[in-house]
Amino acid sequence: MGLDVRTVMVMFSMLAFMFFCLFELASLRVGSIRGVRQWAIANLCMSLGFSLAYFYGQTTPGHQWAAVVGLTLFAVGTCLQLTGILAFKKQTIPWGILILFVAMTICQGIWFSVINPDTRMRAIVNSLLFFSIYTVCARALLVKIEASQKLAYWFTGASFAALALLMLTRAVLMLLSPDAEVGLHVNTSINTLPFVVASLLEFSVAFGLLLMLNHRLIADVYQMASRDALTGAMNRRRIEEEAVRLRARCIRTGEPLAIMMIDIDFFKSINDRYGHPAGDKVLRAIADIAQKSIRAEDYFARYGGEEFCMLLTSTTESEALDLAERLRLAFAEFTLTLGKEQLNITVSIGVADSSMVGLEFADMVTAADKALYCAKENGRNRVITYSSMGAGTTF
Ligand SMILES: Nc1nc2c(ncn2[C@@H]2O[C@H](COP(=O)(O)OP(=O)(O)OP(=O)(O)O)[C@@H](O)[C@H]2O)c(=O)[nH]1
Repeated sequence: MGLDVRTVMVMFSMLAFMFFCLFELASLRVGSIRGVRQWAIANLCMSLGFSLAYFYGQTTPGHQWAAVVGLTLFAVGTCLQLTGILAFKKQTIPWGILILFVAMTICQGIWFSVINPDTRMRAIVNSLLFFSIYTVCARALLVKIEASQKLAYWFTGASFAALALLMLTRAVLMLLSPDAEVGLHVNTSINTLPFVVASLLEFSVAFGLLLMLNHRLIADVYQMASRDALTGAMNRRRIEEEAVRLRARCIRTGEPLAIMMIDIDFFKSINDRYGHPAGDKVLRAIADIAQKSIRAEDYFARYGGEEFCMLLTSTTESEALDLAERLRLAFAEFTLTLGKEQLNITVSIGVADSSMVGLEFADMVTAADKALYCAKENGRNRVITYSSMGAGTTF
């Protein structure tokens, strides 16, 4: 290969340093996302590792130590990438394995570079050590991943898997060609090509980690934009989006869709008597009970103020009425402790389904709201269905 390896090393060192700066700057603005700082320091270690590899093989005294320290920096950098990935995924870090890996890298580096110099054996053992750590990194990225960020995880995981495969191939090739001259600066395919490809894959990993960060931030922003901060339930915007999707599904399958509007009774007086924080506590408790009562395929949202909305898939009005009654009783039986006082809450619920009002979300809300208003008018703490309001009800 006609490449000047030392020039390539200087370029890679500078590139890794730029990634260090990039991750360092990103870490300042990522809030509670963990792991980014580790990725920054990992790139700094690699940048220094590339710089030291530059000196290896030169006539300067002690150049063999450059290989030991350079390699150790690469090992530490890779471990930091892994700890960053695990912290990013909120998983526990296997410190024992990482310490063992770095210790083995240092020991074999000293043995094959300083005490008993054997470039070929060093290259084989290094390749096998890095094969194992890259495999652990790939595994950490390819299992138990968040669906919304799959692509970024796969990209980074595939880069690590390619690195592992490259290291294994390199070790096997070197074992099979005992006569080949081995050395970081020996300009033959068996030496230069794996080095250049591995370095490029390292940058592919860095791009992948940035992509993961980007996807996580987008997912967090989407989560914030679609959830109610107080109760954690979906917000109105999100349930309106889901309703459009459900409408298309129901048109396709012919399944009914039911809606429930739930409103806390005399909520203003709870706020007035116990204060807003107590009112917030009531809202959270109501949302909690409701969330636990629905199926995974149903949708529950805080529609506004003290009003909640439920969309129940493949459910008729009479089936929704059963659930609404169960919910009403659950709320009535629930007691909230506020200091020394016990507070009982009741709700009024309006129920409707698509068979009478169609699948337009706005029309379904209007119908359920009318039933809810009727429940309030009739004394509260009750469920009224839209169909029970009589044929005279205009829609
Ligand atoms: N604590 C708290 N109160 C809220 C929040 N959003 C709206 N509210 C209050 O909810 C109350 C709604 O009162 P009303 O619409 O008069 O309803 P109500 O007192 O429940 O009366 P009925 O619905 O007729 O039984 C108002 O006092 C709002 O200030 C919130 O996020 N937290």
